[in-house]
Amino acid sequence: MRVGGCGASATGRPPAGGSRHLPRRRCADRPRDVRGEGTMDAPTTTSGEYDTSDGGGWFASHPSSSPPPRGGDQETHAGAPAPPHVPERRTMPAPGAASADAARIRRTMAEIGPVADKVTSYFYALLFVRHPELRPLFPAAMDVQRDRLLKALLIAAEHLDNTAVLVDYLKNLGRGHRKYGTHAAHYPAVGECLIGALSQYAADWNRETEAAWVRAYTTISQVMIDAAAADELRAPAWWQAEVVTHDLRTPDVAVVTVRPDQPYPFLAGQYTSVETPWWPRVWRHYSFASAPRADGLLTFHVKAVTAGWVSRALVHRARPGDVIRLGPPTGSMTVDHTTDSGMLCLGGGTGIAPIKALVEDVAERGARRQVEVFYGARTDHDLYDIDTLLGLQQGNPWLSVRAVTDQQARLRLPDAIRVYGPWKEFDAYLSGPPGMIRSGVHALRDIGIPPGRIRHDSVEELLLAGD
Ligand SMILES: NC(=O)C1=CN([C@@H]2O[C@H](COP(=O)(O)OP(=O)(O)OC[C@H]3O[C@@H](n4cnc5c(N)ncnc54)[C@H](OP(=O)(O)O)[C@@H]3O)[C@@H](O)[C@H]2O)C=CC1
Repeated sequence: MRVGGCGASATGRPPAGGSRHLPRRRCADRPRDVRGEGTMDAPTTTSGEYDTSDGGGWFASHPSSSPPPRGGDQETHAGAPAPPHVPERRTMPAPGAASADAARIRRTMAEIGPVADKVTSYFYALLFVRHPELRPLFPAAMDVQRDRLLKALLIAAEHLDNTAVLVDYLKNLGRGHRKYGTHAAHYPAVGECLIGALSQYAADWNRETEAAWVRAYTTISQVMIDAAAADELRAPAWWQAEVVTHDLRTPDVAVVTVRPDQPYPFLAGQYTSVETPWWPRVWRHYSFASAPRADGLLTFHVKAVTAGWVSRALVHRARPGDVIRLGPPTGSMTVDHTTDSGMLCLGGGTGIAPIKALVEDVAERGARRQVEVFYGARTDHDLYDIDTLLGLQQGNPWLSVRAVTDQQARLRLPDAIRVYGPWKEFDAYLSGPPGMIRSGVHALRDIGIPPGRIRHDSVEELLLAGD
């Protein structure tokens, strides 16, 4: 069980055909990529929902088939609270009990909020002192990792009473943890240390609170363990993939194509996690930039972010022949082929990657639907994939691509859609920086698209999951 990671334009010319550059204003206060890597890192969801990701596992229990290792691992170290007893297996608590537990857990989360950094540091200290054998599962530098625990906790606490959302989230966490080398036997250690850390910092920690956490921990971790076990029967924990082409489109954006060592099934619009040989155990999320291809190759768009480890390595260091690792595909920003509603797609920066995959997907089905793409970037030079999109547009009359780049004008990407439309009957897809998604959702709702028809990488996850 990974807490955090283990236990939690280059054209400069106007677009052709029906395309059009829209004016827009530069804005100095762009929110920074909260994930620190400029990568897509979010589950995809309809507007307002959480979805799943491998933002970090935390609750731990053990498989029903093997008892938790307690023995020597239970030893209390200096300053560390005695580990709580984690029951062997639990079924879901009765609804009333679940609500009471949820209230207690939310109270704990509120109490530790102001000292979240301390709680996480204490948690990892406990974990690595009590269970040094787990240290190799985590990256050498724990900076990003540290944040993931509390973030994952917040997501789960938020949805404690919403079984369907929580179970989906946890199943995906469980599956996603396989690539870290997480085993069912790791979960109890993590759970004990988590509760140890919470009890140290929560203002109002008592037997009931601890019991509530243990119950939640046991139940939730079981979902993760079971999901991982089921996944083991049908998919590898990770894929090796060799870089076959590396195309530097701008000084900091590369289009990287890889060949997985075995078939890699996924859907257009999904994303995966990537680990490079230069930063072991540090995983970052990227969307597939193409629909599934007959030759099995996968393509990613990577922007090197200042101080980004993985993104910089992928852009500036990776070359054909290098081998990276891929986690399982995830995300649900996929095309609903049961309808022929029009699709309104907003892609900002490298967020255009999954949008391009969606367009290809529609094209492969022999589209009977209108697809309208708005591609936003800071400057013309940042529209690194406009040629591909315009090429698609040329061969497909149902597709319209508009670039939004004029730095002098007053419109930003989400505002640009207001100039066109009407969009009421369209399904909307957004992909790009969190701020763009937020203002995009706002604009789309404003023009009458119901939340259930707006899909995007969850902003909450962008903010919470971190990678
Ligand atoms: N690589 C991948 O596979 C994927 C990446 N992503 C995410 O996409 C993002 C791409 O970053 P990058 O290429 O640097 O993009 P940029 O920061 O250059 O922004 C791209 C576009 O989005 C607009 N935008 C940014 N913030 C806002 C906002 N708050 N409101 C309205 N418009 C906004 C920009 O307008 P302006 O210049 O006016 O700010 C610009 O038009 C990253 O956050 C990445 O995580 C998402 C999915 C997949």
